[in-house]
Amino acid sequence: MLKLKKLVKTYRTGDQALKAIDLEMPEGQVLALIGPSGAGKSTLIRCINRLVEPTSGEVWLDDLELTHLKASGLRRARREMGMIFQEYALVERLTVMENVLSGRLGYVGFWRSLTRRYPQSDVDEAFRLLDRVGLLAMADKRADELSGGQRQRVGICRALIQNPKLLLVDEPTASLDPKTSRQIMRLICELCAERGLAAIINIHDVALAQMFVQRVVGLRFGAIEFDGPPEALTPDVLTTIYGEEDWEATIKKVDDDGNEIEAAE
Ligand SMILES: Nc1ncnc2c1ncn2[C@@H]1O[C@H](COP(=O)(O)OP(=O)(O)OP(=O)(O)O)[C@@H](O)[C@H]1O
Repeated sequence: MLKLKKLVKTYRTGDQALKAIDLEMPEGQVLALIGPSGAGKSTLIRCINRLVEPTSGEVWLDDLELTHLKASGLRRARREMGMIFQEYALVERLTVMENVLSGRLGYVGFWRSLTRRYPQSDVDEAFRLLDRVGLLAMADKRADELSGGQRQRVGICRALIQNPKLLLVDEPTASLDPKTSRQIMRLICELCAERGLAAIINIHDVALAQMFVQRVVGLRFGAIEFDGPPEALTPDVLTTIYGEEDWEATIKKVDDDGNEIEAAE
């Protein structure tokens, strides 16, 4: 479904953020991208939908290669890739409903997008999604009246209303408390499972990644150091990715109330 071939990003500063990344993901797989600060996680996610232009290499979404698409082709391809951001990227003065519907902007025509008039089918779908994430009663609230967790739920609905094949998720829980973080990760993973949707989730919290995803990719200095199931993330592997630390504490698992329930080997 997604295939990266020898993907390289060298910024103008000379920073080589990605060094020939090869990665393949099947449909419906949820993958966590971990690694130390500066490893290239955000760059990798952003090179896929070309918010950052790759220096070389290929990005295949099914049978479409994205790196050479011109503006209109790229706009069409981006409909297939929903993005969820750390800081939510909502329009503060708009309502929850308007923010969700803005996920349809890639589909409606230019004039419609200016007046923000959406087809009834989009409005119906927005209500369904808000109901699914527990925000139906908040549809008319302004985005700036919401808590962080509620904002992220709006961000999730906005990404899903695009009806994407792939979710690109950039540190979705970095601004949230631990309990809300787990709820948001669980919600994202449940929604992916319900919809057969693939996702790449850039996440700092290793324990959280281990709890919810099927596959973990560890980046270090712009290269893949680890690619495997969460249970294979041993302290030794974590040391390879992050350097020396006491990993036993980090990979302890906790439940929704913050109680430790199981320690990884
Ligand atoms: N716009 C930019 N211009 C120049 N260098 C950049 C730019 N963005 C990122 N970099 C560099 O590219 C490398 C990878 O950065 P990136 O933000 O992708 O890492 P990351 O793993 O997402 O880090 P973090 O977890 O701290 O967000 C770093 O060395 C960073 O300094």
